[in-house]
Amino acid sequence: MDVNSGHSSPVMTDSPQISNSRLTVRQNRLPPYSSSTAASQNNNLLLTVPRKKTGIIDDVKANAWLDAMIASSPTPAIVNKDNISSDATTDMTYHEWTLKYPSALNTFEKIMSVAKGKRIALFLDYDGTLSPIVEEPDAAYMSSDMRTAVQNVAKYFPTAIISGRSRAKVYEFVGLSELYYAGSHGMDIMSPAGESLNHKHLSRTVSMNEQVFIFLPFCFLQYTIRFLICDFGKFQGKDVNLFQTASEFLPMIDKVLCSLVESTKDIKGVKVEDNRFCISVHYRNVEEKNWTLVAQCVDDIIRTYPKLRLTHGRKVLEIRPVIDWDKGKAVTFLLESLGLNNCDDVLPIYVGDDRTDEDAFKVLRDGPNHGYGVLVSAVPKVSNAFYSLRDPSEVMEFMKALVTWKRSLD
Ligand SMILES: O=P(O)(O)OC[C@H]1O[C@H](O[C@H]2O[C@H](CO)[C@@H](O)[C@H](O)[C@H]2O)[C@H](O)[C@@H](O)[C@@H]1O
Repeated sequence: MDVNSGHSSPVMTDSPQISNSRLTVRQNRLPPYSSSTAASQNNNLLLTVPRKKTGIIDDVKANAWLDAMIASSPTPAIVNKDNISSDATTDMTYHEWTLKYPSALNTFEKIMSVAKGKRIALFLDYDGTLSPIVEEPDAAYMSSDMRTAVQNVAKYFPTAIISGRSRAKVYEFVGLSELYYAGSHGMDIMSPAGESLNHKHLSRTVSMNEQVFIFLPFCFLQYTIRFLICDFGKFQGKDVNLFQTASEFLPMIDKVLCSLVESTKDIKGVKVEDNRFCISVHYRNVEEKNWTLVAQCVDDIIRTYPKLRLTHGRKVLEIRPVIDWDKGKAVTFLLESLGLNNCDDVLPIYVGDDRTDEDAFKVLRDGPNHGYGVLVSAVPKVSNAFYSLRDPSEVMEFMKALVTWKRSLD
């Protein structure tokens, strides 16, 4: 059975709205996106949010908007046609889905038979991959066991964390200086301390003190302090390289961030997160009846910024620059920097759980740097990935298995 083809299939798709046109690309207000990223547009779901029409929110668009918001972070339980949640049905559906996206643990031997004689490069998403999804974004800590697993795997394979969060924040969570980090959906890339990014597009070298992240409730204060502490001293006496594709957008992002904080301050549960080159507006803790209000606030602000676009993550609206850059581009950049691009003896593996990770899965599936995307999901979803893992604990097992395999070769 092709679990992705049936209309009645419980398989989640990240772009049902595209196929039935209920959510549309913001063609009127945004410049055309590069054709090379047309597929990533689909994956990222550019949204048309409900607009006020003579002071009344458009019901049709509002309903579509709510559908998208509700679908943005499915719970593992799948409801069967009688609307009764059934573990057996859920297990069977998941099992059928894994025929198309096999478990990377169950097929580990097969993956390693391909990896034999090749150099593995590992790319890891953070939220939902290394840490479980939690209500409070600032509390998405990874366990110390997970940290150890990442640390061990990085001893054997070049390893990068690629996240929608700010690079500084994800570094603060992971805390391993030997890794590559790509924050803001790949728009802010940093080499490990003491190593360089050997790439023709390299921008500048800065000291590790720029990694210090101080959370302050008032964004203007946060930014003032960030610039004051920038470039003071060194971290373990070592410099790091940075590659930032969207620096010119920073003043605009700062302005929009302040406006969003102000305009949503009266909506209980909203959290506006500063991801440096992007902004996340979280509605996970907002009462569902107020979700349209959140959408309205966001749209009222970004409608005046044609150089920004809106994408949809797990109970989060993400505002980012309209540039031809995403996690897939970041993977390609890192492979080039590492001298691992277009090599037959390299096997890149990318593990992630979110829509933005699909750009990276696609690059590894279709691009010259052939590799494997591994989707982390407890529910069936349509994906560009080759393999699947159920949750972060399986991601940890997978990394341990990689280490054991590598040690067995030595
Ligand atoms: O690319 P990622 O590392 O997966 O980051 C994507 C977003 O992750 C975070 O939000 C998500 O995780 C939170 C903590 O579990 C959860 O509360 C939220 O509902 C999720 O959307 C992060 O806070 C965002 O800024 C990232 O864009």
